[in-house]
Amino acid sequence: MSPAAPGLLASVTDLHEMELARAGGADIVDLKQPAFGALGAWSTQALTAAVMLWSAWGEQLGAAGRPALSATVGDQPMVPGLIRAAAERVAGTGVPLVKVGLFVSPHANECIEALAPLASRVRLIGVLFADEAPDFAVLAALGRAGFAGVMIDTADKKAGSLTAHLDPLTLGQFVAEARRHGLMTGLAGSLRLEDIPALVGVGADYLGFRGALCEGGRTGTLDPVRLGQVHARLREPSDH
Ligand SMILES: O=C[C@H](O)COP(=O)(O)O
Repeated sequence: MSPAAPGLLASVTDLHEMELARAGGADIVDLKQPAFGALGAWSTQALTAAVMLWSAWGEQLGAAGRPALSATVGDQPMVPGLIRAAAERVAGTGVPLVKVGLFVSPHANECIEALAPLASRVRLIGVLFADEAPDFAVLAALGRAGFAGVMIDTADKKAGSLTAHLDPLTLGQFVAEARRHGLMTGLAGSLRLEDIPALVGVGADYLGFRGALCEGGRTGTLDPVRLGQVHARLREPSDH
């Protein structure tokens, strides 16, 4: 893989898909229930079981040989107490990377501040939504609050892929600005195989997928063949 190639984040709905994602070379296995929304969450019990499986991978493969593990907290309203409680629930299961949706709202900064105390216990990833015309000024607030990273995804999965909302130049500005604030970066949002070459050149750390990996769309089942195609396309040499 060229040093510039982004890692692969694969969203999964159960322990079986977790195993498929690991076997298929995902760099981040992302626990998400797409049927419950853009950032639909797993139950506490299922998250606990996933953390046990991830720990077992660590024993078999060593910490460096297993993928990272993230989980989403659900599509929460931008209310500081609610968003904090949702993130606490997921962090309490031992998932090391917690993805929190930051919908466009006058209360976004208060929500980010409410999450700051968790940043010493868990690696927080803020998720912005391309189809809501996000303000990248929020990146400075994420950096100040100790977030580990930021992703751009799409909220409305029927409204086209990420590239229908933001062009590669704008995404490049997002990546550069996020890095300036010490944030790891990811891009997602109904990405298809054909979106990959242009996005590889943007320079994000990860590209995230669900729908493109599945038989029957994002609420269907993870298909190892589709996963293999995405994995291979990410690693194709790029002329960027
Ligand atoms: O975090 C990545 C997402 O799960 C992407 O899902 P999607 O490809 O169905 O938009």
